[in-house]
Amino acid sequence: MPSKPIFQLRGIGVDYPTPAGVVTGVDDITVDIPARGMTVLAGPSGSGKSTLLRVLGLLERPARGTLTFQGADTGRLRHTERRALRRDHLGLVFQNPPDNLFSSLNVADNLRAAAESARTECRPDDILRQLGLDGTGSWRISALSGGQQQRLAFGCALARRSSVILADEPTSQLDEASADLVLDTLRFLVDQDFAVLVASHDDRLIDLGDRIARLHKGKLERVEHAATNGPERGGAR
Ligand SMILES: Nc1ncnc2c1ncn2[C@@H]1O[C@H](COP(=O)(O)OP(=O)(O)OP(=O)(O)O)[C@@H](O)[C@H]1O
Repeated sequence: MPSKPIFQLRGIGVDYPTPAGVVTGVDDITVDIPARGMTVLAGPSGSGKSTLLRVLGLLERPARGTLTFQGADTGRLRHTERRALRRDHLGLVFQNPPDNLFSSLNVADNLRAAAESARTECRPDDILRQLGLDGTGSWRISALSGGQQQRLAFGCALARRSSVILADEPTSQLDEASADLVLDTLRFLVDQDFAVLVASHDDRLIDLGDRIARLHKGKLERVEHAATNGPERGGAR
């Protein structure tokens, strides 16, 4: 049975003013994102993947359309309410591993800080074990490989008990072995019933998706489902 949507997008459009004129990041995106499984935003460079992920991560206010999260219209929220929603529900992982972590804190303290920022508590050792990082709690961040740093970034989302995990090109800065660690982590998160949303053009990551939203020149071309590998309606729910 399809799970209830966690995000509902209706006619979402984002514009960027530039000296050369207005550039459209995404336009007229209408889609539902289910609360379970992995949705991959795929498409060539410049197709709008990062823009859409930033809208979903409440980092970007769309110029047009509505975005509801768990049934609430995010366009009606004040800045502080959006920030609280992001803090309490959304775990964001960016493509550059150092951008996701505090290099001045050790591994376990990064997890503790993440939990504290969301006013939760966590057991660093349990999370590190789940992520195959046992025994690294006292390590400096720089002692971890890029793949291990990305794993820890996902661990911070676990520590914060985010309901949705959003990742922008999480394997693009990594060698193949490190990227494998990230793919395993994404599988683990999906098995734990998180809603996982990833922007990527890494074919191995796209293959992991339960549904692939294909973007082209800022438009949603189609949504493919892994079970059928067939297209849903273009740009539809
Ligand atoms: N801050 C910005 N200012 C101006 N234009 C932008 C900005 N961010 C994105 N764009 C433009 O919006 C469009 C979509 O960009 P976006 O980065 O979302 O695509 P993408 O699919 O994530 O690309 P990539 O795979 O290269 O990261 C592109 O035309 C891009 O140049």
